[in-house]
Amino acid sequence: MSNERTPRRGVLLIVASPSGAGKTSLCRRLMADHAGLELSISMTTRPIRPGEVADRDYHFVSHEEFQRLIDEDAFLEWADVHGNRYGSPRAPIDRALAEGRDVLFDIDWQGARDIAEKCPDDAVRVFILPPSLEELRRRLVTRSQDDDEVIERRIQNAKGEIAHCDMFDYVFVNDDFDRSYAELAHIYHAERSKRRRNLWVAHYRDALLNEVV
Ligand SMILES: Nc1ncnc2c1ncn2[C@@H]1O[C@H](COP(=O)(O)OP(=O)(O)OP(=O)(O)O)[C@@H](O)[C@H]1O
Ligand SMILES: Nc1nc2c(ncn2[C@@H]2O[C@H](COP(=O)(O)O)[C@@H](O)[C@H]2O)c(=O)[nH]1
Repeated sequence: MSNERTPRRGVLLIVASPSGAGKTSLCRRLMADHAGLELSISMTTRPIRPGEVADRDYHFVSHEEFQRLIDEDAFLEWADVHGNRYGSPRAPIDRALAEGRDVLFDIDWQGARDIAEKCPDDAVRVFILPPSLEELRRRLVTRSQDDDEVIERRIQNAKGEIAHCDMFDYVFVNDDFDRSYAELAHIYHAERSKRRRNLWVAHYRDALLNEVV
């Protein structure tokens, strides 16, 4: 019997939350633990933060460049979030899907909605809730990457984002980080194992059924 486990359809794993709930931290750990998982690096018009690396954390572009990319239909989805524009470039995602690879998205609820509409068989939507809005504020302040006005705007927007959690496939509270990470990893592993993603199963089954014993 062959040990071949291809072809397969990749998972588009979308992780969304209000700003500060911890999705980027959880996504980074998932990436570190899963060599085959590819991060969708978004384009944004937001200014780069201290500690961020261009083309690793985001592709930072001007408003004009972002608009040009919209006009060229270069995004699978894009949205206005907290006063800036963010979008998921289409080409790397198409490439990954064609090769049966999995892609991770750290995006907002609008992007999750749009990708699920366009790729209903591939998208898996996970929403992360904060333990409380007070804790959300504490995390944003402790992160020390945004000024007070930006933090306030993000906290004010949090309720509007939390209100959309019903459209997600999985929802959990990021209270204890390790427990939350285990939950996210379990979701990813279970989704990877779904039979409809593993197109090789039919060939494998036939080989077993034809095996002479
Ligand atoms: N379970 C947790 N307990 C305490 N602190 C946490 C937990 N998870 C994440 N954090 C911290 O909270 C801060 C915000 O986390 P992170 O940047 O991952 O949030 P985010 O949801 O990605 O925010 P944004 O949408 O603005 O990118 C970080 O300083 C991170 O280390
Ligand atoms: N719809 C999209 N949302 C995105 C994308 N990339 C990031 N985001 C979300 O924006 C906010 C703010 O991010 P920050 O890095 O400025 O703190 C957060 O919710 C991100 O997940 C995208 O391509 N599309």
